[in-house]
Amino acid sequence: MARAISEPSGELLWSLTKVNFGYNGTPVVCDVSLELRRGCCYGILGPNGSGKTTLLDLMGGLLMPHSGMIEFMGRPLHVWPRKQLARQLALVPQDFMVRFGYSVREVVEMGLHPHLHRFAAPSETDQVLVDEALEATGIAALANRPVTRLSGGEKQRVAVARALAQKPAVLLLDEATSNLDIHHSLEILHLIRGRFERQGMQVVAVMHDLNLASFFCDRLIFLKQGQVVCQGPTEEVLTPENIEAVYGVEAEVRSNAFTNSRQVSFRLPLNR
Ligand SMILES: Nc1ncnc2c1ncn2[C@@H]1O[C@H](COP(=O)(O)OP(=O)(O)OP(=O)(O)O)[C@@H](O)[C@H]1O
Repeated sequence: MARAISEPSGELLWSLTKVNFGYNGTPVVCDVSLELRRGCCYGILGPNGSGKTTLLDLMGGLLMPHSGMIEFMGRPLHVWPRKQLARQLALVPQDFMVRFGYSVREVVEMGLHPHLHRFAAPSETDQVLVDEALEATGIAALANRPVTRLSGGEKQRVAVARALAQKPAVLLLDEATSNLDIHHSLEILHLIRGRFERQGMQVVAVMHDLNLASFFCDRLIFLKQGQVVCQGPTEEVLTPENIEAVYGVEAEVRSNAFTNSRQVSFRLPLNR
């Protein structure tokens, strides 16, 4: 996969300054300061419970920091009108839940809402966009099926299709391929990376799989216990030392024979 610029010099998308957040008095995101710029696919990685989803939800405006400041595209996030923000940002959540029996097509059409006037029906152009999103994510054949009766992996592709139909300037992915087999994972990541490279859609992805992250992301941000442990270009940050410090596993890093991206092997430390 082609690498974009590894040193970010593009326009500032997010600026986080000393951001703190917690649930019920327990700190979860601690003093996080970050800058994310246009021109790089970002990966947020770290152990379970390290605060990745919480950080992504803060960046998406779903949660408000208890202290600190988040600016998105030069404006404090909390002053963005919801609909305007939804025209810029789409989120593929970790748990995609639709309780009612909407069809797959209806759910993907929901991605159009931020762009439609109140009570307006989708235009023909909108319908083409929905068709394209269904096709691109490989779920066109499921279009009329109730979304409640899909497998976990199929639902995850519906969530990606809905986000793409939203035509976002920035896509936030929260473990968006966690239920997908390797073939579908690669297809979805190629699709999204293609939108990034060809259409300039910016991407921030929470990921668990270091090897997929290595192949997909230009820059990585490692979190541990709510704090940024290290961040930088993927090739520089994905080292055995950092992986051990973050996850407590022994790692060996080589080069992937096909993609030339970093390839990590792991084991539990022998002296446990
Ligand atoms: N709504 C909530 N109420 C209370 N605690 C929460 C809530 N959501 C998350 N937490 C706690 O906050 C911490 C961070 O959760 P978060 O989901 O951000 O972590 P994560 O890094 O995304 O984890 P994972 O890799 O397991 O998805 C965890 O200890 C979790 O139990």
